[in-house]
Amino acid sequence: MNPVPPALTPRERLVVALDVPSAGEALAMARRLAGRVGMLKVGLELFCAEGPAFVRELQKECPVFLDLKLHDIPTTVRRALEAVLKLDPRLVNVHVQGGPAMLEAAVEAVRAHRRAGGRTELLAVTVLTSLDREALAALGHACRPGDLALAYAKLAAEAGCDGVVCSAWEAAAVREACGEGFSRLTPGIRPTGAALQDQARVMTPAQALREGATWLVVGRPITHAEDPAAAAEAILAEMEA
Ligand SMILES: O=C(O)c1cc(=O)[nH]c(=O)n1[C@@H]1O[C@H](COP(=O)(O)O)[C@@H](O)[C@H]1O
Repeated sequence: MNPVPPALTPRERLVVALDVPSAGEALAMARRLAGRVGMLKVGLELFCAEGPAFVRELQKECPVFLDLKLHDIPTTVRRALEAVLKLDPRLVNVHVQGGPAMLEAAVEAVRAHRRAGGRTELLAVTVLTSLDREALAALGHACRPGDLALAYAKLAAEAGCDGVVCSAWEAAAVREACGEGFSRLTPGIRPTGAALQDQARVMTPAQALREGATWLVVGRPITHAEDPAAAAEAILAEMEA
């Protein structure tokens, strides 16, 4: 079982999703949020547009979660990870749906990187927070999202991942089943009254912390706000309360 990590401050727990199309916009947002967030998330949109050199630039501002959600055969995932681990991001992720052998290949790549002095942790995406029970049924899963997410979290823990991406609704059950040292990164965070947009399984920042989320991922409620720094401060205040 993973060791229990040191307690994080609310600021260290706040991860902002930089879902913007260009390096210029991302760096401007990073600078507006400086000192208010623990990590910045680079997803597919930004990484495909700007690539590794941009990630290095952003890492001068803040630790980076490289959210590429890899999902392929084991060798392809291992080799893709070996390529992006050269950036030594704080976090990377793969989809549990790639299966146990793919998860194990990803774990091998990340552990080899850490033996060489890297610090990256590997998270496995369980059930996307945009999916509800109806969407899962359409995909052939006749179960509640929370049950599937928990089963996937157990698979990820068995394979040796460092934690999972899940909705805050599942954080407590994952902690209970996989231990405190197995991290829970929870997107789908919405301050009270905020629009759900394309998210289905959402929680407020305060609720998510109470449920045992390690990190909270917040995108549009901060990046689309008129004053992103003030929106981040309001979320931090809610987390502190
Ligand atoms: O892996 C992720 O980060 C992720 C997993 C998931 O299940 N749901 C989810 O929303 N995300 C990401 O978290 C961010 C949420 O953004 P907002 O909905 O704007 O707060 C987006 O960048 C998503 O790609």
